Amino acid sequence: TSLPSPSVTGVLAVQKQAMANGAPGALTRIDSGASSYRIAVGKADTAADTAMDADRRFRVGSVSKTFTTVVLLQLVAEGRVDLDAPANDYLPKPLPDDRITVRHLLSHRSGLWDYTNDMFYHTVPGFEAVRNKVFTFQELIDLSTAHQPTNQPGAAYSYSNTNFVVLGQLIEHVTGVPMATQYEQRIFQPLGLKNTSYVHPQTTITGSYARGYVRDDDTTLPLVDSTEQTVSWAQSAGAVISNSADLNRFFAAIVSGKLVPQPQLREMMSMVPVNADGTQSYGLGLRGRKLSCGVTVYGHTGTVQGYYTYAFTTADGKRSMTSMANTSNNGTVNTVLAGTLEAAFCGVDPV
Ligand SMILES: CC1(C)S[C@@H]2[C@H](NC(=O)CCCC[C@H](NC(=O)C[NH3+])C(=O)[O-])C(=O)N2[C@H]1C(=O)[O-]
Repeated sequence: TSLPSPSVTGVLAVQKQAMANGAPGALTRIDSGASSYRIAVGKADTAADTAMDADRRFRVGSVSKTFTTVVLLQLVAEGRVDLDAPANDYLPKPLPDDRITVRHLLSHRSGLWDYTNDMFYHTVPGFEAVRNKVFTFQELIDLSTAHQPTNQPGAAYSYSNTNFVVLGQLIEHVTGVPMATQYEQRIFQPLGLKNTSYVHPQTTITGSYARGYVRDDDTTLPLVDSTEQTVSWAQSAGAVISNSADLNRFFAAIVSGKLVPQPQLREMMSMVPVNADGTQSYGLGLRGRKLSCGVTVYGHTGTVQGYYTYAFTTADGKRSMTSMANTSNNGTVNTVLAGTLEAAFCGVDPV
């Protein structure tokens, strides 16, 4: 089925509305067949008064979870991990419940408490307390298992960063190879993602990048520049740096079978509804969103201090879109930015 042409005016209107609600800037890149559209507004660096452009790198937050999923599913295809085995078969220290399987972790059905609920209860103090900290995977897992589970394994969908921290530990324990090397050798190099990196625990972003600005819980206070941080509180759940062109190529490659063999891709794209009207779903490290024009797109969202991201592609990978606004702790901006999906894939001006 052919899609309507993307609405560039719609993207622009959404990005301007994001700025009107507090984002210093925003960018969107749409790749559709041989056509590429790059739309940017506002500032990449407010102190230096530098204009945003759509090629700049940024922290992708939980879009990192899909990178971790690709590595894991390649290990499944290689026969080194069984999706339905207990995660404890592959971990250096057992989780409290042997019934938690690898699949439960990938689909946010393990019940493991999300330690960021406590860590970032107060947004800026919580961030400043961990901005330069380096955690081990185990330290983060221990923060989680100090709490009761949210549900019995498999009984419910309950999004938790802990799941993808456990998966990072699992991958390193099974292979003896660090996540940074796994991402580089299994994804970044094969796809030629020249603007994508995993530099944890380094705090700086190299090359051309957008600075990120987290909003204080007291919204009358100035934005806080949150660009430099280790993201060690997230690692395999959120520490990848990329840009819009690379994310578009990454998600198109996934659904086109270039990164994960068909049997595992089918598992990854087996979506379970996660909201009341079924317009949002989750598979394995992958979100599905059904749009107003009936198209379902596949990808992931990201929220990390200073950056909101949407990165999605069509089931056939023929059209991909990544949008980013360089602020966070601002639910209105996050909701407004989702309008880029409607503009990019349904050709509507949602404003
Ligand atoms: C499920 C989400 C939204 S949260 C999860 C992950 N991001 C985090 O866990 C960071 C949470 C703190 C971010 C911080 N907020 C606060 O501190 C609030 N007190 C801010 O906005 O800068 C990510 O990314 N995922 C998003 C996803 O997958 O879309």
